[in-house]
Amino acid sequence: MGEMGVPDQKIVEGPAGYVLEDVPHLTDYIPDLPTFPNPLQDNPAYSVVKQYFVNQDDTVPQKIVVQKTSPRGTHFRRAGPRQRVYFESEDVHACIVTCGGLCPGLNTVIREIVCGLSHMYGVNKILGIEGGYKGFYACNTIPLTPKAVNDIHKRGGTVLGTSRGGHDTIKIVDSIQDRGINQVYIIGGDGTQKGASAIFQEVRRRGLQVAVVGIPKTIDNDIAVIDKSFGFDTAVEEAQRAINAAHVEAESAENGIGMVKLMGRYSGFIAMYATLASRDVDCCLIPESPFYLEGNGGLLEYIEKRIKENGHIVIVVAEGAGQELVAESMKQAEHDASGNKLLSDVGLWLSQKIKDHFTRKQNLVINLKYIDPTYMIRAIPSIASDNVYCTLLAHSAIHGAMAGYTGFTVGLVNGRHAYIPFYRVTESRNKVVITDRMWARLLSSTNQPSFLCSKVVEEAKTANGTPLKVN
Ligand SMILES: Nc1ncnc2c1ncn2[C@@H]1O[C@H](COP(=O)(O)OP(=O)(O)OP(=O)(O)O)[C@@H](O)[C@H]1O
Ligand SMILES: O=P(O)(O)OC[C@H]1O[C@](O)(CO)[C@@H](O)[C@@H]1O
Ligand SMILES: [Mg+2]
Repeated sequence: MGEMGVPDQKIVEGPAGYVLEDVPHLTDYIPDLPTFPNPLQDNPAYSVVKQYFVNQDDTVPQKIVVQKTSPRGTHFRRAGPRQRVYFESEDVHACIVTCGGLCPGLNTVIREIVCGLSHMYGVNKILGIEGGYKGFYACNTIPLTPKAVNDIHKRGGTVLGTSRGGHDTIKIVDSIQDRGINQVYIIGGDGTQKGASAIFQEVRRRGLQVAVVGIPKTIDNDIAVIDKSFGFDTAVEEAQRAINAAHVEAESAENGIGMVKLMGRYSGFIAMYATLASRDVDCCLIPESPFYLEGNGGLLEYIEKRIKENGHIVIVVAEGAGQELVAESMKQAEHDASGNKLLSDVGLWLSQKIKDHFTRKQNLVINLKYIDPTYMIRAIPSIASDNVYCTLLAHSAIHGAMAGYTGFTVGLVNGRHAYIPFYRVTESRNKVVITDRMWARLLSSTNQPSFLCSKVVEEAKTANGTPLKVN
């Protein structure tokens, strides 16, 4: 237990309020491990780079906007290759597993872990665990080589398969131990990172020289601390096609309403960025911003006004938006195998409510087209920029494991790759802050009502005495 009651907390304090939230290292529980020179020093591609190895003391600040008198604040260990490594290449037996929902770029990360381990560190024993966590004890494994994964980044999905549920820590670590695996690369979202943390704890309890590394994945972009998750840009790009179609349909019909439902269980980032990128959207509804239908300032009034002004309206709704309203008229949601709440279809519900409203208003006949591209935006290969991002994440993960770090997630923090303790990415979830400038930009681009009374806005701005947060 760490100082403040958080498991595995490794805090290093320095002058002027400097804090390093460090990640575990194999030597924390296996002292006197031998080290070896990093094979990259003899690699023709890397050996010419000046200062290729990361300085042992390099750290990345979590907050980069500071004032003259601010304390230096929280930092994370900088990712990258170290001069000395804790594994000899021929002794490494790595495995890769993908868990949770799909996300563009999964195959790229798998490819780059395999190719990175092989080309940078000369590792050739890499196992793919099929079907998510339960694959450790209930499914097949496949040997992964650079040749076998050469083209997989051009395909959506994950060549390893994935699943929800089935996390049995003891059975998983038994399987790791029985197979002689000593580097575990786990790609998945918040649930997966919690599972990875449990695996790390058990590995450490057994005193195994096994590095456990998480690579964060979620198109919802709701993982705490990191700048952005891989696949997010791809999803936003693909969402444009659905929004364009909704706009064309709405514009071409009399009193046309185009409605698009996008993913985003608890966080509306995809809907917000897709809306901002498109500029054709008149209203964006997200889980973080409650809305109401009827009466003054309500959604139905706005739709009517917009149709009268423009002849059509385009609405983007995140799947988690308005769930409390939907729950009033539909049956209670259930849970999936991982314990995540299954949501009611807000898009269908909203379409019906809008149709009912305009049926009652006999003077306005509407044409509503509902587009649900939910799985289309995540079941595609990643775009070029995400591919590069996936490559760097995979490399950061490999360098960290080779250097003996364990129990961490890799991620981009203020544009720099860093090693983040598991608990930091699982203890909270990133959400759109509706008093931030980004949401204000969206409101000003769509001209939609904020659905909040001025008193609520004022309270949100000054909550806990903190002024309006600026992005
Ligand atoms: N608290 C937890 N402890 C251990 N394992 C967990 C925990 N929560 C989830 N898991 C396991 O992690 C895996 C993935 O979890 P989940 O289905 O919630 O997806 P995720 O990783 O959050 O990804 P996403 O929600 O972005 O699709 C599942 O196999 C699940 O059993
Ligand atoms: O249908 P599945 O595979 O459970 O995934 C749906 C969920 O996965 C996510 O894409 C990621 O958490 C959510 O936006 C969505 O609710
Ligand atoms: Mg999740």
